[in-house]
Amino acid sequence: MLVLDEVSIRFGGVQALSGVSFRVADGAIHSVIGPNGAGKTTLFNAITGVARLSAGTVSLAGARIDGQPPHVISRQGIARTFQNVRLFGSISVLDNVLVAEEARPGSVPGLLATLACLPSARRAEQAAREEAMRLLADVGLADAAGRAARTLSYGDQRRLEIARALATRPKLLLLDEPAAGMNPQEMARLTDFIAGLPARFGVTILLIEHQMRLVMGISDRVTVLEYGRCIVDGTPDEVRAHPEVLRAYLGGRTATRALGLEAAPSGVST
Ligand SMILES: Nc1ncnc2c1ncn2[C@@H]1O[C@H](COP(=O)(O)OP(=O)(O)OP(=O)(O)O)[C@@H](O)[C@H]1O
Repeated sequence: MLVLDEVSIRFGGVQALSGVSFRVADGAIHSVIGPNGAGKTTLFNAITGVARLSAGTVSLAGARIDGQPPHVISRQGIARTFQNVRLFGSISVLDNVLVAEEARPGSVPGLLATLACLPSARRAEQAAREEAMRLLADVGLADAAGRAARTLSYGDQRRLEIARALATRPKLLLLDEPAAGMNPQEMARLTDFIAGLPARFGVTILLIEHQMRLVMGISDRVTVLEYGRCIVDGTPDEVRAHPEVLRAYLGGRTATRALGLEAAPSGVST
């Protein structure tokens, strides 16, 4: 689904990514981990066209996407959530999803049809609402459809963000620290939710996450970055056992526990 080949990004004197290469298989959950400042968010910015590559290529489903502006890349089937919740807080949960549906290519009825309130425009609006409600039901938020988004719990806001991203019908969904700030119960629900996304929505997931229980529990593959370089790319078991990872990721005993080699107290993941 996604191929990064020798991707490098430089910000002035900072080499944020250096020759990063890996592949994300169609329908997989693929995680990117690494210490703070390793280049994870920059990697997402490279894929989505927000950051300009200084070298290398990015391909989605066999077609080069690097060098294109973000709105063009998003229309080719990439959606994204961010480290911080970015919802329209004062409008309803349903409207948050409808806005995202309208961003989808070919979803907006003709302007004249809308202005003239033609039946075709009303039908399109009705279909959009029904689809948005189905999506909210899928993510367990149907009962909250009429509530202002800001009144949802933090965990539900993050699920709404994912629902909104899914409303654009992406091939590839990039999730940037979706569990950030969650309590253990919210994180457990989120873990199950993300694990089910490829089968339910036919989407491929690329996930940045510091919560190692989540990463190791649901990923098909894990790429480890350090100082902008890919140091390991393998299955969760390969990554857990890799001495470079134990050395680089956090160091010593803390890493052993963070990477799930030793039982952590219930609900504690880093
Ligand atoms: N726009 C920018 N201008 C200059 N330097 C940047 C810019 N964006 C990122 N960097 C630098 O690039 C490096 C990688 O940053 P990035 O945010 O990608 O790391 P990260 O792995 O996502 O970190 P975190 O886990 O803290 O979110 C850091 O040294 C950061 O300071």
